[in-house]
Amino acid sequence: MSAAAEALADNAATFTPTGDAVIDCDLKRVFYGDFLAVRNSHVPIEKGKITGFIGPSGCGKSTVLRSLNRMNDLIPSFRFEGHVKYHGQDVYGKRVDPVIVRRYIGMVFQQPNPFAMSIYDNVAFGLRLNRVKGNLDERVQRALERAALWKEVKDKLNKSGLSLSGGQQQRLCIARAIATEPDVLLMDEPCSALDPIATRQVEELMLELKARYTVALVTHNMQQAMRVADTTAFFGVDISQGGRTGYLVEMGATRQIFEDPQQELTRQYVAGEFS
Ligand SMILES: Nc1ncnc2c1ncn2[C@@H]1O[C@H](COP(=O)(O)OP(=O)(O)OP(=O)(O)O)[C@@H](O)[C@H]1O
Repeated sequence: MSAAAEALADNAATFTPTGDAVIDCDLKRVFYGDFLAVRNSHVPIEKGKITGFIGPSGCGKSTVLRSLNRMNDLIPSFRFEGHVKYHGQDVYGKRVDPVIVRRYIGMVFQQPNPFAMSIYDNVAFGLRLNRVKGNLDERVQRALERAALWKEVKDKLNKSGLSLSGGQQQRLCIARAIATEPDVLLMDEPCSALDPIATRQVEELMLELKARYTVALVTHNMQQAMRVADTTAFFGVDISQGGRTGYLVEMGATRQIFEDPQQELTRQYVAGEFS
C-alpha cells in the first residue's frame, strides 16, 4: 500500500485501499438528467503509467475522467451505474468524503486556473485545506521543484500566481495538485491553452511525474497521446439510437492503438479520417 493510500485509510475508515490496481473504473451508464452521455466504458487506470483518453468531441472523455475523483458530484443532474474503485475501495461509498478522494486523486484543468493569491499560497492551499502536517516551506518548495517551476519563481514566491505566463501558471497548478502528494493526477487537456513551447515543457513534466504519480490524461491532440501516453483509451460516439452517447471503443498500449488498432473505428480515427 502506498503512503498516500495508508494516509487515506487513516482518514476514512470505510475507504481502506487494498489491491494493486490504482483505479478500476467501470461505467455502465452515465447520465446528465435523462441524457445518456456515456455507456459501457471499462477504463482501468494502471499504476505508474500515463493513460491517455482520446476521441471526437462529445464522446465523454472529460465525463469519464471527472468521474474518477467525483468532480462530477458538482453537477446535480449527474448520475451513473457502475463503479469506480480506488485501490479496491468504492470512491462513491456513502461515508467517503470527496475532499479526501480529491486529495489522493488530484486534478489539473484545461485552463490554467491559479487562485488570486501568491505563488506560495497557491501551492500551500491544499496543504492547509487538508491540514497536512510538516514543514510548509519545504513542501511548497518540493512541489514547485517537481513541477519544474522552482528555479523560475523562487525569488518571487509572494508575487501573485496570476502574474506568471500561461505555461508557468499551468505548472503552478500542477505544483498545487501534487503538493498534497496525490497518488493519481487527472489532467483534462492541460496543454490546450498553451503555446507549443509551454506544451512541450508540460509534456516533459508529465513524463517526469509518472515516475511518482499515476496519470490519466484527456487530450484532443493525437500526437500528444503518442508522445506521452503508455496506454490509450479511444472513445467513440454512438448515434444509432438517435442520441449521442460516448463509449469505449478500444483500449490498449498506445503503440498498438495507433499502429495496429483492433477496431475499424479506431483505425479511421487515428488515420485522421474523422475528428
Ligand atoms: N454538465 C453537463 N450537463 C449536461 N450534459 C453534459 C454536461 N457535461 C457534458 N455533457 C454532455 O455529455 C457528453 C460528453 O461530454 P464530455 O465533455 O464528457 O465529452 P468530451 O469527449 O470530453 O468532449 P470535448 O472533447 O468536446 O471536451 C456531451 O454530449 C456533452 O454535451
